[in-house]
Amino acid sequence: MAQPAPNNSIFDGLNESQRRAVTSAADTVAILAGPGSGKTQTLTARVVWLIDHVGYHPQDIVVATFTVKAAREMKERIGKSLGDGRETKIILGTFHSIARRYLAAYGRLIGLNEKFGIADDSDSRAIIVRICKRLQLQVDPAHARAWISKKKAKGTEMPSRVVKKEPKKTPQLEELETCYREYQKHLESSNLLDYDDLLVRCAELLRKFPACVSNIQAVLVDEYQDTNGIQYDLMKLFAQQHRRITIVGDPDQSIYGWRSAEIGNLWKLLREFRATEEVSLEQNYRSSEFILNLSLQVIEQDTKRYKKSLKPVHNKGTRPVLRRLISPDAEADWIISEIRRIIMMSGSMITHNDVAILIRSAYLSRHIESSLGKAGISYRMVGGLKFYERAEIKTIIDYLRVIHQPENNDALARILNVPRRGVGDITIRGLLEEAETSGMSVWRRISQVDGPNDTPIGLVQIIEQLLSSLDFQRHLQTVHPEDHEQRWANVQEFVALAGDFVKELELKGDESLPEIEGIEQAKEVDVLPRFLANVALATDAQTGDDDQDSKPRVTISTIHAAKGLEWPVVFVPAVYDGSIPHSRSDDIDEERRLLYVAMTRAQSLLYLSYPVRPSSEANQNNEMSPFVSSISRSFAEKGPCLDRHVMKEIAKVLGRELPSDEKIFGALPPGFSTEDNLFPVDPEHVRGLQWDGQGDVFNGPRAKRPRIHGPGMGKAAEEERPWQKDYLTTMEQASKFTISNLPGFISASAHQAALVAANAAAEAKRKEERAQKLRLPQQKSIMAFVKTGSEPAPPPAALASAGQTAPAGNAFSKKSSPGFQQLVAKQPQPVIQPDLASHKLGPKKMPTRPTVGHSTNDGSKGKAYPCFSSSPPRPDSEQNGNGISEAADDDEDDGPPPQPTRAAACLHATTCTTVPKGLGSSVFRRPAGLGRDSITPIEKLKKPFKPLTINKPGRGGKM
Ligand SMILES: Nc1ncnc2c1ncn2[C@@H]1O[C@H](COP(=O)(O)OP(=O)(O)OP(=O)(O)O)[C@@H](O)[C@H]1O
Repeated sequence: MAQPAPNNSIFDGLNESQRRAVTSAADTVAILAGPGSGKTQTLTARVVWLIDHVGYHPQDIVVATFTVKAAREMKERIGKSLGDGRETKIILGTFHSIARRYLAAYGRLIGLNEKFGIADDSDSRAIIVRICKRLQLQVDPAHARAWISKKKAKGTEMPSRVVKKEPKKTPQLEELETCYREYQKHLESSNLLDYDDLLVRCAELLRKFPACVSNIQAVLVDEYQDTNGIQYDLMKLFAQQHRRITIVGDPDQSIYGWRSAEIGNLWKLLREFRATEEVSLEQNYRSSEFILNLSLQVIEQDTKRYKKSLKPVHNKGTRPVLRRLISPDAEADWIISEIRRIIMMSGSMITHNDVAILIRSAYLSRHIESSLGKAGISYRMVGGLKFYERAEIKTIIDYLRVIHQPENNDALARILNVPRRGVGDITIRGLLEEAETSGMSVWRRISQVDGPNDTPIGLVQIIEQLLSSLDFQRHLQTVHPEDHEQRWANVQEFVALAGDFVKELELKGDESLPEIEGIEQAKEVDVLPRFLANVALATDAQTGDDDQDSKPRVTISTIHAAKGLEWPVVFVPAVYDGSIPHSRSDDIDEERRLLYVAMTRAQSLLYLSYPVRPSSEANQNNEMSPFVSSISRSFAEKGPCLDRHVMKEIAKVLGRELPSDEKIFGALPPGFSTEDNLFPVDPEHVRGLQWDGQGDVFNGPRAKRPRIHGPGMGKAAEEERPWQKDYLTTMEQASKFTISNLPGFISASAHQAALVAANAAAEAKRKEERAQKLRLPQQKSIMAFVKTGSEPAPPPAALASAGQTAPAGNAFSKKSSPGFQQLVAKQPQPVIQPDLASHKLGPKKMPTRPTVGHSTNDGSKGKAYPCFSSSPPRPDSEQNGNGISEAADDDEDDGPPPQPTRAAACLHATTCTTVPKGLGSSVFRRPAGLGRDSITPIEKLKKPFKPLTINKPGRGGKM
C-alpha cells in the first residue's frame, strides 16, 4: 500500500456515494449518475486514490476522456492533488491520442511505418471525392465517407474483412466497398492513418502484441456513454492484463448515437465483467430544484430508460420559463431583452459570461446572432474556427507535413501552388490522379528523389526557414491585401506556439510510454511529428470558454457541444416540433435526451421558447415540441420577477454576493422595465401588428420598454433595408459550424456594422437621388471629390462603379470598401453542415438492458445504455470538389471557384467590437491577439483562432 497522498484535497467534500466509488476495491466499477452529480470529479479522485492509496504507478494507469480539453483539466486536477508532477506519467488523453502514442511506440510490430501521419478531416474528404471522380462512382462522397467511418468504428472487424465481397450486393454497396478499398489503399501508400484507423490499428496492435500493455493496472473511462465499438474494444485491450476498469457515464446524456456510438456498450460491460460494482450518485450539485424536476419530467417520458434518482442539493429556485413568441426574430429579441433584464436586476452579479443560448441546429443562431449584434452584445460561438484551421496556418502546417512525410500527396497538392508557382489546379489534379494510379507519390513524381533527409535543425528553425524561403509575408500581401498584416501576425504567433511547444517538451518531458521488458520501443526523437500529431488531434478542443481577454460574452452553442458544461442562465430557443425533435431525426429518444442535456446545463435560470410562426410571413404555425407540450403547465409563461428575494436565492446557488439594492436600482436606466413584459405572453394576440419602425418594440398593448437598439439599428432597419446584405452570419453558413471548421465567419458586430453602413449607404443614396434632381445629368456631386472621415459610407455599388475606395476615415469604410465587398463575395454559399444540422440518427431504439443479476430500485428491469463516440469529428456530408485549394491558396485564376479563406474570426464578435454611435460614426475595434503569457503551447493550439490587434491609424476608424 502506498502512503496517503501529501495533499488529499481532492477527497474533501465528496459525498458518501462518491467516496464509495472512489475507494471501491472492486476490479470493475461502473459509476452511473445523472447530470451535475460530480461524475468527473469522482473519476479524478479515483485516479488519485489508485496512485496514492492503492499504489499503482502513474505510468500503469490509462485514463480516456471525451475531449482534449477534459483530458487537460483532469490532468491539472490530478496534478494538484498529487503535488509532485507524477500526473505527467499517467497515460491520459482521448482514445485517439492514446492510440497514437502506442502506434508511434510499437506500430512497427504490425508493419506500420513509424513516420505515419494523420489524415485529418479535409484530407479524408478530398481523397474520397477524388476516388469517386476517378472511378466515376455514383455514390455520394459524403455518404461514402460516413459509411467507411461507421464500418471502422464498429470495431469488431478489420477493414479487409469488411470489404470482402458477398453475394447479393446492391450496386451501391459494391461502390461503397470499392471506395473503401481505394481509400485504404491511398492512405496506405501515403503512410497516413485517419482518425478511425488510429483506433483500429491500435486495437490490432494490442490484440497481436498484448505485451505492449502488460504493465497496465487500471483503465478509467470518462463519459462512457460516448464510446463506440472500437473504443470499447480498446478499453478492454488496454485492460487485458488485470481487467480493472472504472467507467463513469450517464445513459440519459447519450446524444452522439449519430456519430457511431454503440448502443449497448454498458450492458456489454456488465455482461462481460459480471463482478462490476455499480455505484449511483444521486445528488445534483448544479441546478435548482425547479430546473432539475422539470428536466426529469422530460427525460422520464422515455419509459424504456434506466431509471435513476437525482436529488437537488440547491433550493427551489425560480420556475423555468416556456415562452411563445410570434416569430424567430421576436424570439431572438425577447432573449436579448431577458438577458439585459437579468444582468441589470442582478446589479451585474450575473454577466454575459453566465449566459448560454443552446440551439438544436446550427442554422437557428442566425436570428440570435443578428439580435445580439443589433444590441451590441458580444458573444462566443462554441465550435468556432480554431487558430490552426486558418488558411495561412494550415498552409504552413501542410508544408511541415510534407517535410515530415513527402509522400503525403494531399498536403503536397495543397501547397504546390502556394505561393503561386504557375501550377494550376488541373495540373495538380492530374499529378494526384497519376500518383494514385501509379502508386508513386507526387513528391517522387515531381522531384524524382527520395524525399528530404531528416533535418537536424529545430522545429522553429524549420518554420522560419520555410517562411523566408517562401517569402511568405510577401505572398500574404499579394494574395490577401485586405488583411495580410493580421495573417502575418497569425503566422508569427504560430512560430511562437511552435517555440513554446518545444520548450514544454523540454520542461515536462515527452509522452513516451513506460518501458516494457522484452519489447523494444521506438523513441520519438523528432519534435516535428509530435507537433503535427498534437495539431491534428486537437480537433475537439472547445472554443470560447477559455478566451484570454476578459470581456464578458454570451455563449451560443449547439446542444451537442454544450455537453459537460454548465451556466447560471440557459436559453433553449426553437423548442418546437421539427426543431427538437428534429424533423430528420429518426431516434426520438435521442432527441429527448438532447433537450434533457440542454436543460440540465442550467444552474439558476432556464428559459425555453419557440416562435409560433416560422417567419413573419408564414401562415402555418409551429407546434410546441411534444417533449414539453404535455408538461407545459409546469413552466412559467414569462420570465420570473427578479426581485431581491429571487436574486438572493440565485446568488446562493451560484455562491456569489448580490450587490445592494441601491447599486442595482441606481444603475437602471430611466423607463427600464423590471418585468418580462415587453413581448406579449400570447403572441397570437398581436397577429398582424407591425413593429413600430423605431426599434424592437411591438405596437402592441404591452410594449412598454424603451428601445434597446442604437439609432437605425432596429427591426425596421433590418427588414426594410434597401440593400441585400452580401455576407452571411455564422449560421447562415451552418455547414461550417462544426467543431472542426468555421471559415467565412461573420460576427454579429460585423453584421451590425454592415447594417449601419447599409443604412448610411441608403441615406447617401437618397441624398444622391435628391441631389441628382438638382444637378445637370453629367454633373458629379461635389462629395465625389471629398473624402472625409465623418461622411457616411457611400453605397458599395456606387463605390465599385466609380472605382473608388471607401473614405479612409469612415468607421465603416472597411465594411463598404471594395476590399470588403470582394471579401464578402468570397463567402461560401450556405450549405448545411450535416454534423449539426442534418445528421441522421440511427434507427436503433434503446435495447433493454440484459439481465445481469441487477435490478433497479423499483424492481423493473434495467435498461441498456446507448453510447456515443468521442472521436474527432466524423465525416460530414459536405464535399468540396477536389479539395486542392481548400485550405491553401484560394484564388488562383485557373482553379475551381474560390474557397473561403477570409479571416473568419477577424470579424468574429468575440474578437471585434463595433459600438455604433450614430450613422456616420462608430468605434470599430480590431481584436486582441492570442496572449502569449501564462498559457502553454498545446493549450494555445487547442484554442480557437484569436485574431490580433492591428491599429491602423486613419483606416480603422477611431479607436
Ligand atoms: N460533493 C460535492 N460537493 C459540492 N459540489 C460538488 C460535489 N461533487 C460535484 N460538485 C460540483 O457539481 C458540479 C458538477 O460536477 P461534474 O461536472 O463533475 O458533474 P457531472 O456529473 O460530470 O455532470 P455532467 O454529467 O452534466 O457533465 C461541479 O460544479 C462540481 O464542482
